[in-house]
Amino acid sequence: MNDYHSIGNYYVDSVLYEFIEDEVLPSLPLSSNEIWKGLSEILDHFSEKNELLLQKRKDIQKKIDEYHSTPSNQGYQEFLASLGYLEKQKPPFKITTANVDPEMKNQAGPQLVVPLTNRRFSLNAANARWGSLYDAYYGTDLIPEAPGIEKGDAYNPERGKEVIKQGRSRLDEWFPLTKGSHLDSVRYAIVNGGLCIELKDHSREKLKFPDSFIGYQGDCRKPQSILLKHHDLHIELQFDRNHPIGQIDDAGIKDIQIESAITSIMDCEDSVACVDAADKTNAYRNWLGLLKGDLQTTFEKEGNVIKRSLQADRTYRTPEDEQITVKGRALMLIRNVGHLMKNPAVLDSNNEPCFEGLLDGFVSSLIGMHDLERKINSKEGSIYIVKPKMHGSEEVAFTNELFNKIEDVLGLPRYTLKIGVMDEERRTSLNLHNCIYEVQNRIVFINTGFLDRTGDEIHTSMEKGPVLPKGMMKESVWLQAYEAANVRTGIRTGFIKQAQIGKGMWAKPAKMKAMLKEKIGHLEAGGNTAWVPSPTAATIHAMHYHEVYVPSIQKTIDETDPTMDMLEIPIAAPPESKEEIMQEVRNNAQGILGYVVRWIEQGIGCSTVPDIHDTGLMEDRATLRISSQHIANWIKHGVISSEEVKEVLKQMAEVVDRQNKDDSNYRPMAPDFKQSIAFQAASDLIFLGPNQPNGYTEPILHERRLQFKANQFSQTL
Ligand SMILES: CC(=O)SCCNC(=O)CCNC(=O)[C@H](O)C(C)(C)COP(=O)(O)OP(=O)(O)OC[C@H]1O[C@@H](n2cnc3c(N)ncnc32)[C@H](O)[C@@H]1OP(=O)(O)O
Ligand SMILES: O=CC(=O)O
Ligand SMILES: [Mg+2]
Repeated sequence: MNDYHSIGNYYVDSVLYEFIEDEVLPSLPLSSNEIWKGLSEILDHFSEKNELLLQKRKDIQKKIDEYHSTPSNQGYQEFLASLGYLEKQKPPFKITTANVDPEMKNQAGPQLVVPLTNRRFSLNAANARWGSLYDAYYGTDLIPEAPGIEKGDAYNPERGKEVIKQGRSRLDEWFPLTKGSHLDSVRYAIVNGGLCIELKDHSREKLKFPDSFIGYQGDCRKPQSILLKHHDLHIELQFDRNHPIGQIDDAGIKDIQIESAITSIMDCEDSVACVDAADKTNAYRNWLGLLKGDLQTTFEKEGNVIKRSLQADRTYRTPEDEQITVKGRALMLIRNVGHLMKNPAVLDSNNEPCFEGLLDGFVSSLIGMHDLERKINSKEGSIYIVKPKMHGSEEVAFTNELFNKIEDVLGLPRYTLKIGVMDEERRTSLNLHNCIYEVQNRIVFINTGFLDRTGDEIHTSMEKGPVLPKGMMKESVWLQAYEAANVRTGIRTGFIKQAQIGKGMWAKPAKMKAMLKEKIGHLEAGGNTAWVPSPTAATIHAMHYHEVYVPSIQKTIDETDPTMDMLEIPIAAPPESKEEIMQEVRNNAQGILGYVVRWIEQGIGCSTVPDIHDTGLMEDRATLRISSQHIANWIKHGVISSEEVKEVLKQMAEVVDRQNKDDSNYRPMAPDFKQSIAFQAASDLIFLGPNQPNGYTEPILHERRLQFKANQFSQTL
């Protein structure tokens, strides 16, 4: 049994309590008494309303289930309006959020997401503001591994030449010369305050757009680096003729670094497994270290010991001989959990876990105060919180009230806390205008979390009929309408150059060539940011923002409102071939098991799991929601029987066991499936799927992970 500290009507686990007392509070202008009283007041004030909002979700779902399963004369739209599911639209308005950093307003660019519990990755994500274009080309499938240009075990100079060619070609696109090409450059120097590029034929050229050159480091005749700017994003040419790459480059360029992850979301939600105070404290401690700037970690990689800490800002001399500083780290946001979750890190007077979203809001902000004085993360003095999984404007208004109260308790000026609203539940998408209205003074982004949104689409209309195979969802009418409506609502409410209109995650972390080809579509559709799963993906996605200038695109977006097209429910007759059905179910089952086993038994909240075509897919709780709801839906409508699914689960568990055979921490699920808590969790997610609140996976995952941890603990006694 954990130790708890009593605060008002609540009990805070001592692990969390001591962390806040010993690590967070010193150096803040708040007393212990003030903050615990404040937390207690927040829980008193908001818990009951939180419960009521969840009850409303249930009531609505029940009525929707009844509507679909019993004949009704009422039109669907009219029915949804009568439920309050479709809200009456508020009058036109524009957002007025103040003190927003340029990364959120002006710089269109990639947004990296990272599980905050993973210190090594989180540091990497903060540092991913700058990425090596050369590494991105060298280390991924952007350049095919044709004979002679394989990656190999050691640096392959032939592949290196290909990388240099690609890098210099990008320079030609973004920074054309008055004459000739960067492909032929042999020297870069600063002459009379301008950039001079000497070519192989000894001619000396300038940039066609000289203002793109904004700074340099070192000697102007032989600079160490040159800073350029295009489409509001920086690029740094780094020179070193003694470096293995600089040696094979005619101009001595050792790397081209480009601004990559402009913003990073430190995730406490779907990519983590935080079921108790120890887990929550781990995440919060990393958030503290990131904002104080002293987070570090040491790890071993390929036989080397690596120490990782946060990158410093970069300073240059301008052509006018002044000094400029460019940020070395991504602007960091923190994603809290939604309104559903509870966590035993804090208990109420009945020993019941408290609402985790309330705790997250409070602790994220308390820790966020460490940046307000120093202004390292946010120069504008804002704390950025991403709020997921809200259903409709009443829930957004609830978050706004919560943020008001947190600001009051912590003595922060009104609207210090900024909100990023995940548009990822159907009731929010349909009423996005009203949702934004409720937070018009603090909103900094809307983002189409299409993964959760797809899960909600399936669950909401569970009773209606069998849904499309997963792979066909992308083309379905509702999804296209959802993406288009999100952008249009953002533009209509004044987001251009004021806030982010974000697009969703690229979920195939190794398929960078495909990403380079496809993800530009997010910009063409009007998004000024989009999610990437890794720093390398951020660097590659950043290239899109040089190709397309998003603010110009946004101005050309038409004013149609496709919102009502979202009501087209994605059901269809199931595939005729039994084999196609089995393939779909096997694929989903493999993803579920491969993800869940690591979640339950190792506490890993985000994994790459191969699909049945052996493509590694990023799996998190949102993709799990889709896969589990999908199979549940097909069972419900007789596309496949429960018995068949049970068999598939057993077969796929053996496949997943084989895939993990080299992991020394792995415990096989087969052949004794009953002993595997992970296997039981995966089964529950499917067979109890129709009754899970809005199809969420968290309740089952949390219960089973706590069970697994308790078993581990009792075995150590
Ligand atoms: C629906 C939604 O909510 S989407 C949002 C939630 N999803 C996410 O947050 C995705 C985050 N991404 C990840 O967790 C990982 O990239 C995974 C699980 C997809 C792949 O992880 P791995 O298989 O370990 O990646 P891989 O071996 O290719 O690369 C590891 C390296 O990349 C880095 N890396 C990978 N992902 C990230 C990331 N998101 N942020 C920072 N660094 C990262 C690691 O630090 C590591 O580098 P290092 O050895 O120098 O430390
Ligand atoms: O949070 C993102 C999503 O797609 O869901
Ligand atoms: Mg989501």
